Amino acid sequence: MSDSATYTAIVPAAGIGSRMAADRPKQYLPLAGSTVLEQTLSCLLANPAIARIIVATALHDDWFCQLPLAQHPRILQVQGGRERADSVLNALLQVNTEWVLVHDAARPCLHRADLAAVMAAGLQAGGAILASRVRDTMKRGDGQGAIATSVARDELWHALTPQCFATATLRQALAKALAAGVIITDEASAMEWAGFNPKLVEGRADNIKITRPEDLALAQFFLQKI
Ligand SMILES: Nc1ccn([C@@H]2O[C@H](COP(=O)(O)OP(=O)(O)OP(=O)(O)O)[C@@H](O)[C@H]2O)c(=O)n1
Ligand SMILES: C[C@](O)(CO)[C@H](O)COP(=O)(O)O
Repeated sequence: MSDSATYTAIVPAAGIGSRMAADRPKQYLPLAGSTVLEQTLSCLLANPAIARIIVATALHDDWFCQLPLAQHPRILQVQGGRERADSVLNALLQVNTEWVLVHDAARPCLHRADLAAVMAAGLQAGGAILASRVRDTMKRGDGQGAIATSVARDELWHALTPQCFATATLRQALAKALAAGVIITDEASAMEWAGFNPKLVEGRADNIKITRPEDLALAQFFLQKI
């Protein structure tokens, strides 16, 4: 990471966690003595090159304001949008640093070394994302519950977060892609659509996205190891 580069971190936290089937949005579930979101924010706050963290929350989110971190001077809350990409774009409009990284609220097990690595790699035109190589044999289904074909896995990666880019480039790429009706599930998708080739930074496979009920216990275990 360049000594002089300053970043803003965007944390999309406006989802409802439907796949988690919990009594609250999954980012507010208890984890390792605090909540999923607070664990995620703590890792970002520990990096001094991150000047500000912008957390995008849902319109009627009554949970965020109850967190002690909601009052942190480096944290700003903005309103999220219908989809994750809309939440990210809303937050991007508030970014005033040259570089920006986007990290899912639902990924609390991020290691500081991985964060630093993707921040350093992001300081180039196409940006960079944390990613982990696929380990299993990959199949494509035929839509009727059977295998259509096996997929070569030698260059297949799981896209993780953080994803790090030049702010102006990402803002323009994401706004244009959404305006064109492109389905954007991560920031790299918008940059690829705009013609860039973000770098792949191999990260830890335990940087999981808490998505389904069984993921919470796994995240608890991983956090005990950090
Ligand atoms: N409109 C949305 C949808 C999702 N997210 C955030 O994007 C991250 C990754 O999305 P995902 O894991 O899909 O979270 P949810 O959308 O909450 O989960 P689900 O699809 O199960 O409802 C999460 O931190 C989520 O809070 C967001 O900021 N705004
Ligand atoms: C951004 C992301 O974490 C990359 O893998 C993922 O796409 C977010 O989850 P979602 O369910 O697609 O919103």
